[in-house]
Order: sequence, then C-alpha cells, then structure tokens
Amino acid sequence: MTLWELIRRESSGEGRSLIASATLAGGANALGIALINAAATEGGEKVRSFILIALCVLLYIVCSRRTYHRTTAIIEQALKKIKLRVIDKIERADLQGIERLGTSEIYDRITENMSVVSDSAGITANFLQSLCILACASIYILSLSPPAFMLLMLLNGVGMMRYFARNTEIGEHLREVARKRVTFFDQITDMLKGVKEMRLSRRRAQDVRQDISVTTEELRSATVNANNLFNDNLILAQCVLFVLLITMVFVLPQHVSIDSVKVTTLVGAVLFFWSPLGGAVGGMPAYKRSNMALANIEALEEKLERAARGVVPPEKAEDPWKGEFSTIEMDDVRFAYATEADEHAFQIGPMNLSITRGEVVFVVGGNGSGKSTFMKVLMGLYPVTSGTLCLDGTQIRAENVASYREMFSVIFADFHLFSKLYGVLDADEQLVQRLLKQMQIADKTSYVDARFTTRSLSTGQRKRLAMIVSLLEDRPICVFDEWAADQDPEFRRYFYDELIPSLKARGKTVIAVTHDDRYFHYADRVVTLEYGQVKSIEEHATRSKAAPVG
Ligand SMILES: Nc1ncnc2c1ncn2[C@@H]1O[C@H](COP(=O)(O)OP(=O)(O)OP(=O)(O)O)[C@@H](O)[C@H]1O
Repeated sequence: MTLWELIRRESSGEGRSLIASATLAGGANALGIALINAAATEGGEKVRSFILIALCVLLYIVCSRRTYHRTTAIIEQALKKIKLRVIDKIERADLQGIERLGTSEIYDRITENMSVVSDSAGITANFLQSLCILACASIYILSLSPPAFMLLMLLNGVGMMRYFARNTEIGEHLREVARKRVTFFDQITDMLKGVKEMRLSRRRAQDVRQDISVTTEELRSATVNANNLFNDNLILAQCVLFVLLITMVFVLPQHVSIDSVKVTTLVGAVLFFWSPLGGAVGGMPAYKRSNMALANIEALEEKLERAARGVVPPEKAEDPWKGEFSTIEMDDVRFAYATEADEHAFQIGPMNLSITRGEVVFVVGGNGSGKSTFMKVLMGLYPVTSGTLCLDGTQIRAENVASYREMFSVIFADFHLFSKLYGVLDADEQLVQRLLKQMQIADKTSYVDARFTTRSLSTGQRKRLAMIVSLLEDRPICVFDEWAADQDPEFRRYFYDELIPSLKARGKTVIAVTHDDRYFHYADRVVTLEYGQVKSIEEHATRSKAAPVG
C-alpha cells in the first residue's frame, strides 16, 4: 500500500476534495505568477492586476492550508487506526505466533515505521500540491510557446525515465535498511538485558560492541546508498533545468520565431516551474520511505493475521462452564513446536492424564523434559497437535478456549508483573494490604490506585507480588511454574506447608512445577516427565493443614 492509497482509503471519500483543494492551490499559485509576469512585461491596468494577484494569493492560502491540514489529520487518523489494529492483532494472535515473530520487529514497525509515515504528512501535501502547480505551470508554458512546451515535455520525459530506473535500486536499499534496523533493535535489546554480564567481561562487551558496530556499518552503508540515489535524482532534476534553459535561450530562437521578451518570459516561467518540480523530486524520498514503512507495517499485520488465524473473536466465544469444572482430561494429546523446517522440533505426548477439581498435582522432570510446554498445552495456550483436551467432557476448541483459559491463574517461570492490577482493578484494598503483609513485602511496596508503588524488588519478592495477583484473581485452578525456586527456606516452607494446603482446602486445584522433592508428600499426585512423555505418576497422601488466604 502506498501513502496515497492509505490517504484514499482512510479519508472516506475525501481524496477527491483533497485533490480539488491541492489543484486550486496549485492553480492559484500558477495564475498568480502568470499575472505577475504579465504585469511586469506587458504593463496595463496595475490596480486590476494587483487585486487579481491578491485574490490568487488568498485562494492559495485557503486551499493550501486545507490540503496540508487535512492530509496531516487523515494520515494521523489512519496511523491511530493501524496502531489499534496491530494491538488488537497482537492480542488475538496465538502464543506461538508471537514467540516466533519476536519483539524487535513489532517494536520497529509500531514505533520507527509509524514515525516515518507521520513525518511525511507535510511533505506529502507539498508533493500533491507541487504536482498540481506543475500541471498548471505546464499549461501556462504551452500558452506562451507550444515548441517550448514540447521541449519541456521531452526533457522531463528523459529525466523521468532515468528517475524511475533508479527506483528498484532505491527500494532494495530501503528494504535492507528495514532489515538491519530490526537486527539493530535485537542487538540493543540483548545488550541492555545483558548489561551486568558485559560489566563482568571486557571480552564479552567487546564482542557485543563489535557485532553492533558491524550492523551499524551495514545500516549506514544501506542508508547512504539509498540517500545517494535520491540526491542523484535531485542533481538530475537540476541538470535537466540547465539543459532546458540553455536550449530555450540558445537553440529555440534559431529554429522558431520567438522574440527576446517571450524568451525572457519563458525563462521566468520555467524557473518558476522548477521550484515545485524541486519540491516534488525532493519530497520523493520521504514519500518512498513512507511507502516502504507502510509495506513493513502491512507485512507485520499479515504475520499477525496468520498467527491469529483460527482464533475465534470474543463475541463468538462460548463459555459452557461458567467458571466451574470437575475434571480436565488429556487423551492421547500431542504437541510439537512449529519451527521453520526444523525436524528436531521438541514434541510432547502422546499424553493421557486427568486432573480433578481440588487436586494438588506436582509436575517434575529434568531440564528440557517439557514441563513448561506441557503446562502451556494444558492451559490451552498452545493448541494440541493431535488428541483431545477436554473439560468435563467438552473438547477444548477455538470457540471455547478463551473461557477455558480463564479457569487458570498462573505464575510462569518467566512471569510478567504489569504496572497496574489489570484484570483485578476492582480488588479490595484491605485484602491487598493483608496479602502484602502475609507475603512480607508490605514494608517494600504499597497498593495505591490499582497499582503497586514499586516493582523494583528482589526476584523472590517480585514472585510474592505475582502470588498476590494470582490469589486476587481467585480462579479455580492455580498453576505455579517453579514459584518456590527463588524463595528463602522460610517462604518455601510457607508455600508448601500453608499456601498449597489452604488453596486445596478452598477447593482450588493446584498444579505446580517443582524440583523440591522434600515437599512431594503435599501433592496428591506427582507426574514425572521425561523427553516430553509422562514417565510415571505417583500417588501421595495429602496432609490437609489449611491456613486462611487473604
Ligand atoms: N518457543 C519454543 N519454540 C521451540 N522450541 C521450544 C520453545 N520453548 C521451548 N522449546 C523446546 O522445548 C523443550 C522443552 O522446554 P520446556 O521449557 O518445556 O522444558 P522444561 O522441562 O520446562 O525445562 P526447565 O526445567 O529447564 O524449565 C526444550 O528442549 C526447548 O528447546
């Protein structure tokens, strides 16, 4: 999609009136100059000429302002719509799709590319107006001298052909710039996340810097190549002007009958003609960059669309359970990561397992045995590749998976704490304060206006904060992925001795990934995974030592 197509699509029929105002502005501009030229060379009624010129200027101001202001408004409105659409697609896209896409491309497209389009609004309006002035000025030159007009068209035609021949090459360089910018984003993210590791190793810091400097060099080179071609086009336009003026002054009078006054008028007209042409040629880089940015945004939208394919919109979602359940059943469930042409993509299953309400299930296994993958499949975050996942006999499908997921309150191993208590914004303040005390972080952070005053806590403390959010969600199934791993012995004990039994006593189902074998007796069952398969399921007697939560 080009910028002009975007304007046409988003302006709800205003495109024509925009062209009309740009044409009027261009016409008024050209007519004003023609009148000034005529007044200067032909004399005649000066007051009349002055009034007509003033009217042209006024018309130019009114129409020009409209063209500029409306173009900016239309583009900004379109960008707002695109941003919201991208956010909506990110929200709908499936987890694997987002994981495959990575964050750098998304950041680049919705920040850098959007600003390129936004910055081009004024230039686009100028470009549009310049084209109209050019058309009017050409008519003016035609009225002065048809042979001069033919000469103008001929030289412009040659210039244009050279100009468009360079377009493909410019496009290649701009695409390379876009690719390198994503790599640059990736590397900067890597660097910022690994700042501690870099401080501890000058060699590592040097290697990271080396990689970044290679990318910045490639970015520089691709940008310079694109800009050089754009600048060559400007020089080409200037050369065409020289050739045109030289031909008009030295060659044209030799072949057609034209007096010196007309030649002077023609030179004045051509010089005037060249200023909008310069605007159009000069505005081309911004226009082209905007088109490239829009193509990048479109490509991102397509990828997100693909990732959201099959996802049922909220208005069509089914909820047969209304937050209640008895049993989750996995019947021959398999899942394989969809990686591009990777035959060794990790798989889990076939898995046959049922989890009943109020059960405490521990999931154990070595690193990479598939515990986190299994949990994500169980929670409906990854769709099963084959087999069936059912809740109370109802198979989990695209139509009901959103309601199914709402049964779970999860603390992932790589959990994220939102800046606000999104999802539980109406949480009871006293309950939150009580939980903060219970988790022993009341002296570190407080709860004000649906947000915690600070999230700059130790890893263990942040996990306790995540636990508070999970408890506030109050869902039937609590999933904890190695929650206790970062807790001190006292809190580890609290987690197993008090928190889990109290959740069980309240009828909650607890599924926890853990390596703490000394607490395995708190589980009703311990499921051991190995190479993505259930290796064993051990049953344990549960101690029910309930403690109040909240
Ligand atoms: N997004 C992904 N795309 C492709 N493969 C993945 C992805 N995430 C994990 N894997 C692969 O799946 C395998 C199992 O990973 P998983 O995180 O489920 O193991 P785990 O048992 O939770 O490990 P750990 O105890 O180290 O947390 C790994 O070998 C990993 O390579």
